[in-house]
Amino acid sequence: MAHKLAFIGFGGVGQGLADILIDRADWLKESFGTDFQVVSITDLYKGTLHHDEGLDLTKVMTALREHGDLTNYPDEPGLVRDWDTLTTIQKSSADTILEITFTDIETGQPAIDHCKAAFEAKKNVVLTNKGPIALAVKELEALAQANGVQLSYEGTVMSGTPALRLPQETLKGNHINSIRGILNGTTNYMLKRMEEGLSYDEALQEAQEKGYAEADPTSDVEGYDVLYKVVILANVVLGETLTKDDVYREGISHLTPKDMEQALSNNCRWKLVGRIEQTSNGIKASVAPEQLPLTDPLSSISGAQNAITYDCDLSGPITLVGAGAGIPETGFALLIDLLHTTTQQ
Ligand SMILES: NC(=O)C1=CN([C@@H]2O[C@H](COP(=O)(O)OP(=O)(O)OC[C@H]3O[C@@H](n4cnc5c(N)ncnc54)[C@H](OP(=O)(O)O)[C@@H]3O)[C@@H](O)[C@H]2O)C=CC1
Ligand SMILES: N[C@@H](CC=O)C(=O)O
Repeated sequence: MAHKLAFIGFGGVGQGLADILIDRADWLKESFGTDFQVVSITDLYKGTLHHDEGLDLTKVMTALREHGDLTNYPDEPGLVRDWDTLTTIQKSSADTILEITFTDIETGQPAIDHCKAAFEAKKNVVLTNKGPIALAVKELEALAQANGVQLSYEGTVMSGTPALRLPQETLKGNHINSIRGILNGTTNYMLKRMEEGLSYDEALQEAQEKGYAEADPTSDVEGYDVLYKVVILANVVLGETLTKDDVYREGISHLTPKDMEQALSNNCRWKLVGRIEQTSNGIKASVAPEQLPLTDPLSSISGAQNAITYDCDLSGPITLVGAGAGIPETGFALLIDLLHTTTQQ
């Protein structure tokens, strides 16, 4: 069965999924019976391509490598190049829209409007963009349901590490009393590299080059990215109605390599920790750097790896460790959701 896709945003993560679809096309068809066909790609800078019969992804990636955008993709009858983002969402013959534009930490836009337009056009949405889920998940889920389509967002927390499906599906039946984790790849990578002697700016530059950081890395280093993930976990996993203003937030931008050294001399490591706790006064959530003792399992999570502990009443604490950011890892997060979307239809 063919399942048609439209990419809205074609940066690191979009290209990560494209590479997976090129490498595994036959295997995906044989194993899951689904022939993923990319019919549209639109990106602010790189341009737009649409073809009802499907684009040749290998030629797309070659055009991108050669010219940095999509202009070198060969012309053919039926190829459309002049659609803007909203037109692509509305007119594309795609079954599923992949919303992989930048995360806006104030408004969640234009991604929220992209999701709404997709649902109104009876298309599923799969996204890694945290804005719409942190700010409007309930409204979007209701709109998806009203239109008989699906919204999926596994990659919004810990990229391709299943931090949402694990508690929602496998840990079902427990009450989760608290969640604690290292939830940002960029800052965890930076803290490790600063421990190894790099300056703050050098460490940030490396994280950007590796594709971990947000388009505006202020979101990573000032803790907004973790704040959004904390809001998503509280609302989606714990069923709360937390808003971004309910979460205490502090970033790592004031930390220096000297602070790393000092912490180590006290048998501790600086980590940016997100916490959600059920208290007698309701839910309490925060994001802040903490000096964790080296005996704390979270202190050994290094680089772009992340970890999350769900403190469950029946199964006890369960910790999941895995990539928190990265191009193939987050491309894979989109694939997990696509496979769930196609098998549920
Ligand atoms: N990288 C990672 O490890 C992870 C990323 N995410 C999330 O996934 C999303 C994508 O990340 P990533 O690929 O790394 O980011 P990039 O910045 O590499 O890619 C985003 C792309 O979207 C394009 N874009 C922006 N606005 C629009 C628009 N209105 N219409 C069409 N295209 C648009 C950008 O174009 P231009 O460059 O011209 O502005 C850019 O090419 C983000 O929301 C991020 O938070 C989630 C988990 C992990
Ligand atoms: N910038 C984020 C990407 C994933 O959400 C991070 O570094 O964790």
